[in-house]
Amino acid sequence: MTRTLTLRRPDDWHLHLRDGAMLQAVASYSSHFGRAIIMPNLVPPVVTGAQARAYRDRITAALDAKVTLRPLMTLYLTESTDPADIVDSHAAGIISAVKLYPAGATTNSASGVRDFDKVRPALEAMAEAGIPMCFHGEVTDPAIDIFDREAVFIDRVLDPIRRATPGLKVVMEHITTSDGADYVAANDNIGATITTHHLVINRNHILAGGIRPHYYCLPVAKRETHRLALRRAATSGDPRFFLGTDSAPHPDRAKESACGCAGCFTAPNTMSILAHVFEEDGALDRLEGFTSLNGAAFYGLPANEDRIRLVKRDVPAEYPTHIPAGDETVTVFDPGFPLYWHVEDPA
Ligand SMILES: NC(=O)N[C@@H](CC(=O)O)C(=O)O
Ligand SMILES: [Zn+2]
Ligand SMILES: [Zn+2]
Repeated sequence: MTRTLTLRRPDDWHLHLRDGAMLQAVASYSSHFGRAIIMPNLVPPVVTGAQARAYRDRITAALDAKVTLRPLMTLYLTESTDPADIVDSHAAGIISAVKLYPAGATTNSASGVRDFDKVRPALEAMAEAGIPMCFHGEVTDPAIDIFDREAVFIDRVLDPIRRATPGLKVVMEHITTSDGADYVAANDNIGATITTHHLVINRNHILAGGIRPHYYCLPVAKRETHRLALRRAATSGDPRFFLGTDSAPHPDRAKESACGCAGCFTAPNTMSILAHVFEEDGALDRLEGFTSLNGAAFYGLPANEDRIRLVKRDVPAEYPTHIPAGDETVTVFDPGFPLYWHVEDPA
């Protein structure tokens, strides 16, 4: 039996498009999305408004003329970021948000923040101007177990910052724990992105029966109770939770390594996976809120006017297992189940 679901065109509120050959290779895989918040963790990072504008132009040039994806740019916050550049770039429409990486927390985060007091003026300027602050929410203290780093970040960093800067509009990126979901649900002026892969995998997928580098990302997937809490949050209808795929392509060579890097490439099959997940939880009627309404409302933007259609067929949708990127290949996230929901775009 075919089933059809028509949705406002979704947006991706957390996306890594990279640069150069990788950008060329991956950009069009996000073509179902109307807008995407583009992460600034290039090497070197996107730290100034001028760099964000130049990066936006490279993205636009990499997209096929038929693709309507609008890149919404971010700045990578450093301890020497000029608050005036943030405010001016936002006022000029160049950036939509700022990203805070604790130094060393994740891929390409070496220029991130070590001393949070040093970025207080930037946070205050952002609160004043209503510019969202997106957090990679993990502490980097080597004494803290990697599975606890998100929960400890909330207590040690995020909550103190929010108390000290009450007007600051905060996005907790890629939450992976019930602690994250509970914190967001209990507060105002805060939202959270949830990735596709964290709704599907728990830490066993990475570690049981052999180490699977393509399921390794940061924050690392946690135990099953946390995955279920994320499923509840995503399907709850609470407008504070919205899709940020965190689709993060890396060359297979860099992932299948003695020291493999973090990131799952979910752009190609995200919508098919999400339809499966929401259907499994009896929440297909809430999929549109999660993918197409809640994030836009949080960012103060209208929902996309046009629509895509999801059609459930008897035969699975086919996605590549790998895509070429320059001289490299990139592995597409394997959810571990067949994807009967096909994306029809335009609707
Ligand atoms: N999520 C990841 O595991 N990796 C991201 C960085 C990030 O979002 O933390 C990347 O840039 O590869
Ligand atoms: Zn991150
Ligand atoms: Zn990311």
